Amino acid sequence: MLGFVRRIRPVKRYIHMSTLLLAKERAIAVEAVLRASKLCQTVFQHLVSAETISKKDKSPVTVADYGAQAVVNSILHAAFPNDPIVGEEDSSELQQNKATCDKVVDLANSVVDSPMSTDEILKAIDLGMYTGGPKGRFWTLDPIDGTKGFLRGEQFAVCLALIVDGQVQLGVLGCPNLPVELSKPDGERGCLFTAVKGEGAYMRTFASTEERRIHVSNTSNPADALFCESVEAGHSSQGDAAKIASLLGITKPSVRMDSQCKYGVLARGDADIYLRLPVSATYEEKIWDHAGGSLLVQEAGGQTCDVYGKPLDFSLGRTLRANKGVVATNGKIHDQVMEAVRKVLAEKQ
Ligand SMILES: Nc1ncnc2c1ncn2[C@@H]1O[C@H](COP(=O)(O)O)[C@@H](O)[C@H]1OP(=O)(O)O
Ligand SMILES: [Mg+2]
Ligand SMILES: [Mg+2]
Ligand SMILES: [Mg+2]
Repeated sequence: MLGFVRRIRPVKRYIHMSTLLLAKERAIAVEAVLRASKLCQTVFQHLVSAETISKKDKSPVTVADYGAQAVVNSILHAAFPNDPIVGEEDSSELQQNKATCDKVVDLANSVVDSPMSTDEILKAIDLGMYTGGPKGRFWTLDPIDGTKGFLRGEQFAVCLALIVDGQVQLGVLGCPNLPVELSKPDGERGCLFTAVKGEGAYMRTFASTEERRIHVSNTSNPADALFCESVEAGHSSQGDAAKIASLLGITKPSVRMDSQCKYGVLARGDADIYLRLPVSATYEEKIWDHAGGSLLVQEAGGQTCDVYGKPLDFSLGRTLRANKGVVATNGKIHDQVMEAVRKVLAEKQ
């Protein structure tokens, strides 16, 4: 029994009034994601420098990854002590590096109500070692999704989802650098997306607790569609995406963005298609990279599946091992997009 988490005071609730299902889970998840997002912003302001980026030094993001996982896991565990967590990180490497560990402890303690010891923080991180699977309920966490975007000062997300009997029931994405209006990149930033299965998708800014319901776009002619893709060529085959765009008659250049922020942008109607096309035969997508985002798009009226049209299967452990890649659309052009995906993949056989 981890006694330390009892010392964390109950968190403030920000519940959308119409939410009946999973109201406590939603409120706790939102609070945990906001606190972890704050930690990431602090790390960026204090630890990321031009030198870090030029030397490709990943240590700031490492500190933020561990710190954010400690914060989210400890808040979840205090509220739901019986819920297991599938988290991306574990503490084994951190335990070998005292200097990094000390930074993680200071950072995590700067955003929780009651300070935790080093040992408590390491234990909180390792609450994330659950294997997942088909039965019961568990959380899945990506403390920083889009580590490269984080280091560039661009897009990253803190991603948390609740899975019950293999189905994603709740997703919360904190996107600290995402412009509230994509067309105003110099305007307000910081968006929090929330979806509960069957209850729609919502967005609020970091600065306000007011939520608004969001919907995917109405684009019904595939030629008018706007693609949203990874920045990293190694995460999705950009050559195949270009061929699919050409088959669909799309001429607009893609919006390139790191992390699950892409799902948020699609869910609020700023883009029409998000493709993650396999680059290797062996890579298995991780459940924490897609659970919250895929529910968000579905609840906003869109559709998600893998490149073969199979539903994403979150019941098989830590990865989506029965799936290859991801296709997410506004729904209205899903069939045409899937036809183009099939053609392009068939040409490669
Ligand atoms: N080889 C890979 N193929 C696909 N995704 C990957 C690969 N390596 C890491 N990722 C994960 O892809 C996500 C971001 O990719 P993108 O920005 O292209 O959508 C992150 O979850 C990243 O991990 P991480 O969470 O550690 O950043
Ligand atoms: Mg990730
Ligand atoms: Mg990550
Ligand atoms: Mg990672």
